[in-house]
Amino acid sequence: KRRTAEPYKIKAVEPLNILTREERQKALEKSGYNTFLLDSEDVYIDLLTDSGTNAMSDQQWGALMVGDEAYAGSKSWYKLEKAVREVYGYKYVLPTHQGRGAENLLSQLKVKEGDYVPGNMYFTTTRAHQELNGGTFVDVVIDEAHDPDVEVDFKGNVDLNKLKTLIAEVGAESIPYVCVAVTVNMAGGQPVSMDNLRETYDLCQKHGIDVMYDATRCVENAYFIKEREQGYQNMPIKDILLEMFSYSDGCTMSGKKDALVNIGGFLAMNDEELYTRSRELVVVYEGMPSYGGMAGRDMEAMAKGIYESIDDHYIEHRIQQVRYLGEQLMDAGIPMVRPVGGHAVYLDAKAFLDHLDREQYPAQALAAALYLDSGVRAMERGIVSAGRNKETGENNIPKLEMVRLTIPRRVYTNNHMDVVADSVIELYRKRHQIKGLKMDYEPPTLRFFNARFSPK
Ligand SMILES: Cc1ncc(COP(=O)(O)O)c(/C=N/[C@@H](Cc2ccccc2)C(=O)O)c1O
Repeated sequence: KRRTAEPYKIKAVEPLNILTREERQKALEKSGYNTFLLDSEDVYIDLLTDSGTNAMSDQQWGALMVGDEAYAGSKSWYKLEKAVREVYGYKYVLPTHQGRGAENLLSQLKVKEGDYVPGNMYFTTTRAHQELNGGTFVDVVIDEAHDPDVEVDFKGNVDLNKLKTLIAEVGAESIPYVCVAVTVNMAGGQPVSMDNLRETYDLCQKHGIDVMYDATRCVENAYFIKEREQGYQNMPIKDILLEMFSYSDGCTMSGKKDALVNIGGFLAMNDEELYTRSRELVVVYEGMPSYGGMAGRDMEAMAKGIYESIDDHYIEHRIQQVRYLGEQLMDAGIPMVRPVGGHAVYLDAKAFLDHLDREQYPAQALAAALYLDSGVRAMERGIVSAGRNKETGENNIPKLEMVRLTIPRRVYTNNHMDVVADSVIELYRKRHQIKGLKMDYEPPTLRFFNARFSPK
């Protein structure tokens, strides 16, 4: 099979800074062993997140110059609205500054005290907004999603029996919507199959319950359907995407991922009444319905990014690059979530550091060790990110204790992936020298962003 390369060439570069090990040790102590608190200039290869860190194209950079900064009725807004309608298929669109801007609006509009919001595994900001409005998140993802070693094609699927049981227990009137994430970030960037999307939608329609997608990485999800689901191999990504969205009533979207921009998002829906109410609320939190927390130039860039994201060559390379890193680690016997996800490789920190217990924060310790070893920044996706149960105050103990190596889109080459792989493999060889951590400062909400640790 002939080898392929990136479907783009480089026009501008950002020189990278490589600190010595001693300098990295100092940076680590200054950041309280929390990779979120490291300074970008102290990071060599930044795999913290694929959110807002993606490279824009020359078309997007060029579009900045024609951003219409009118306060109302911006031309740039109409371009963005058109792009969302064409690519996602929804009737109505509200711009927001990023995904959680849309989550805030949706939760305020649809979640009331005592409601239950089922979803295929939790996501931190999504659940936070549901809880802030008095809702309780209920996990309805298939059991396999919680097991790193189980290789399932569509690990993000909704378990319809869990959903039926919840509907029977609490009643459809207590379920404002089902949140279906495509893909499922906290399961390891795992996709949902078209069949499952269709079945979930049919079930919810029977009970008059809305299905709202978290569409943040929906194009990656479409690629997995093309690759793994019968009957989609020859379908262009844009058509798979439209069919996916036909099994939903609306979505929240963080443009900072699959829409290839550094800031931006939207809330979309087909229901006119919800649209009217969201237009009234958007002005309280995001600004006019024609800019929603973005400058005109941001909307120009996102409109272009949405069209670029559905290019079949682009998305194939994107998924293959993540897999390129994942397969090197798999071949080296590194414990990780399988199959490799769409946007990241997730190390199984519990298995990697099997000499540590959960209260020593294995994923946090491994992310810190990785930075110290090679200047690669990763993200803790384990007990620290899971936070505390809102009733009991006890630590949520998720089955998955992961370090996420998140690959930004169109930024790094496969040589960078090789450097990351070598560092992880070396760390695995010396894994029993990695010490656990204790938490010295715990913020009240979304603690992982600002918590501080020190070696235990
Ligand atoms: C599936 C899904 N749904 C919504 C959002 C919110 O979108 P936004 O408000 O950031 O635009 C995100 C953001 N995910 C980022 C950034 C992040 C956010 C919270 C904790 C850690 C990291 C990440 O996974 O790195 C997401 O992944």
